[in-house]
Amino acid sequence: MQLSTLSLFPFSVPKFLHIKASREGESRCYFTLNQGFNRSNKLSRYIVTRSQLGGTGILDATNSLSEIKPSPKFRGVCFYGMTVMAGVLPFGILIVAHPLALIFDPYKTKFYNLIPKLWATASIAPFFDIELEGLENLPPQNAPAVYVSNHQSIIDFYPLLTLGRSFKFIGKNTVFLYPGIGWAMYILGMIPVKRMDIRSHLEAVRRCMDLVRNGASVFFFPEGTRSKDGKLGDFKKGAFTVAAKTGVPVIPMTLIGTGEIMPAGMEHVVNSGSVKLIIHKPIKGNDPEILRLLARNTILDTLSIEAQKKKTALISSKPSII
Ligand SMILES: CCCCCCCCCCCCCCCC(=O)OC[C@@H](O)COP(=O)(O)O
Repeated sequence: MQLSTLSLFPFSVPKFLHIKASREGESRCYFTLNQGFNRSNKLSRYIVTRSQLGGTGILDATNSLSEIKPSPKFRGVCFYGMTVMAGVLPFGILIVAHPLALIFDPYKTKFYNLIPKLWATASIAPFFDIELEGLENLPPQNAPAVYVSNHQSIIDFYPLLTLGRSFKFIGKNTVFLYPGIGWAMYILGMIPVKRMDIRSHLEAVRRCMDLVRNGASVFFFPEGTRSKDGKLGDFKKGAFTVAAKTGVPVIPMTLIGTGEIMPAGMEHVVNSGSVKLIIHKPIKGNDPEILRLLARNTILDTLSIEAQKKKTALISSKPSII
């Protein structure tokens, strides 16, 4: 029988930081109608714990002990703590550099690639891995483009920022009021949009076209809101109007896994899991409707292929009783 490893950390840590259970032994607990649990020796407490936590039960009592996983709520608290701590220095740099950026880089295409990347990487690295696919489809750093992706979670922008591109996100106007992150978005020249306000939408499209014509890249979540059930919503036109009118490519991206890690409406938890970010081939054209359909179909097809792959992997990983 193997010793168990009890991890006190909310995330993967090197093996040497794990605490080993100090005893090993066989199950000595048994249950009788008259006596309830009999404790035959001092080891029993440990053994009951193993049986409950490892989920090993009687059938597979010879299995190695499972790791104790910290609760998603605890991981959530650690995640927010981490992202705030990791943000202090970058936020200070943003504030100090802001006057210089206003003079030398008004469209903020050069100064700010690295800061969001470092912050996002430090924030999520202890909690989940990101698998990147299609990096070769990314246009060169200084080539303006309209990026779009599906939206499932408020953590979606972290994997996107790890790409190190100075995306100008189009965000809900209320997000710009959040302390720290909202103010950073304002400093980074991101674009607020007021829901159900056509004037604000037109103004956002005008500002995006201005940015793109001056070498910046914009990022839309064209569903306009997070998917609550994992299904891809309808795409709004704004992103594709910007691309069609300015002649820059649309780069569709598919994000997989963020919705399971922090589902919409459950912003206090960080479940374990991993994220996959797929960057698709650029789409070009001057008809916004065609761009919209092509981008949505690309993401929709990819989501269904990935869901199928996951299902197949789950089925083949299930132990069968012979
Ligand atoms: C602190 C130093 C940090 C430096 C880098 C900061 C970069 C921050 C980039 C943040 C990008 C945020 C994009 C938000 C887009 C947005 O606004 O999405 C809205 C949805 O989610 C919520 O809508 P809903 O699902 O309807 O509630």
